Amino acid sequence: MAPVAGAGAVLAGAAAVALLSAVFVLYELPLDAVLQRAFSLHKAHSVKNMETTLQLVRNIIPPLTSKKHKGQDGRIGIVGGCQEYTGAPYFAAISALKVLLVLVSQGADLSHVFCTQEAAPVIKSYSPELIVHPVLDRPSAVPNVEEWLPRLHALVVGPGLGRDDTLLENVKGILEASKARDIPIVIDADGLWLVAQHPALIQGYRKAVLTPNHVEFSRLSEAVLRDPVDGSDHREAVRRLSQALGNVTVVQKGERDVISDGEQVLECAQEGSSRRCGGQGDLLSGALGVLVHWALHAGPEKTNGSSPLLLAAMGACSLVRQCSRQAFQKHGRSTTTTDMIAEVGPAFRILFET
Ligand SMILES: NC(=O)C1=CN([C@@H]2O[C@H](COP(=O)(O)OP(=O)(O)OC[C@H]3O[C@@H](n4cnc5c(N)ncnc54)[C@H](OP(=O)(O)O)[C@@H]3O)[C@@H](O)[C@H]2O)[C@@H](O)CC1
Ligand SMILES: Nc1ncnc2c1ncn2[C@@H]1O[C@H](COP(=O)(O)OP(=O)(O)OP(=O)(O)O)[C@@H](O)[C@H]1O
Ligand SMILES: [Mg+2]
Repeated sequence: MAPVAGAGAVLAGAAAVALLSAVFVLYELPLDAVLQRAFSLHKAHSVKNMETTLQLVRNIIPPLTSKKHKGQDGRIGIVGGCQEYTGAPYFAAISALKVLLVLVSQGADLSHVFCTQEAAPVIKSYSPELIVHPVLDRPSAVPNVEEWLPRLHALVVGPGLGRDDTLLENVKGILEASKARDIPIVIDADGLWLVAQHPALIQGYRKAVLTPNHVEFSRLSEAVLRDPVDGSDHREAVRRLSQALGNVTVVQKGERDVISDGEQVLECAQEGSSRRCGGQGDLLSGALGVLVHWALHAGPEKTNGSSPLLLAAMGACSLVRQCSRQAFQKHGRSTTTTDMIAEVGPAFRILFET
């Protein structure tokens, strides 16, 4: 029996090592260095390996109790949605709602969309569960959104916003008002376009997370660092951008997601799928809005000295990639972002409730 048990232990060890190397790579260290960091050095402020990272992410998730009322675990606002783009703000808002619904039984009033008047009925028609405010192209847009800020726990700015100057001017005002209230802000898509034009908008705001794709990352880096991106070293490029922006957390999406707060650099290589359908990034920004709120709300005893925003980013990236994997297993090449949304609940359970 002993050799069988020994073989089992070896297999289990090999599986753990394979999993570690496949899923999270810290600083692209060789695996033995990662393991050494993970199990020997115990650096207080670094997220060490997959299991500890996922455990810390699990720690920030509020407990499920029947005593909760709706909105207690998060009410998220999405700023975006114009004549051309109605899908993106819907994807962000519904993914935030689905993540929140993992914890509460009632979904009303948890996910708000602030969009233009033309986009509002379209977005509303996708889902009766979203609260839609047709205010973004009004002269009173900033005070109209400001009225809601005391009730919102995080904002996601940019999905489907477009690049109309009047809208972008209003969004500048919304960003300033949100910062003044210390509200966490996830910035994606056209919100990143705005930040590339005016980096001072979020410079040094430690409750901001930027989620650029490949193109958006290059645009931002060139605007902020004023030199072309070094494509050979993604980790250093992301760290430099974050640092130049005053340690704003940056999540560069890609084959692996590279995440940095200007000090630490983490990578999420959770298995996803090779299917790239429009809207997956919007799903990430919506889910991240919720996780950022949870992580900041959890307090240092739950995050064990790790940056809450890095944990939130790692959690949201893992979740979206797991959704992509599960949807692809069912639908193959015909997978759409809507198929991924259906996987949010099951993927959340697999990753965070085990
Ligand atoms: N259903 C909806 O409503 C959706 C609406 N959306 C909304 O659309 C708006 C504009 O967003 P955006 O991403 O198209 O912006 P932008 O910077 O102009 O990039 C366009 C250029 O970049 C390229 N390109 C893109 N990604 C790349 C990559 N990874 N690697 C390499 N190249 C890449 C791309 O090349 P192409 O694929 O077209 O050949 C093109 O040239 C924004 O509001 C967003 O939220 C989306 O959220 C999707 C769902
Ligand atoms: N090559 C890849 N392999 C696996 N997963 C990827 C790959 N590229 C991106 N992803 C994942 O897809 C998600 C969205 O990233 P993507 O780069 O498609 O964003 P995006 O271009 O902003 O999407 P959107 O179409 O919503 O604007 C992220 O969670 C990322 O981890
Ligand atoms: Mg995008």
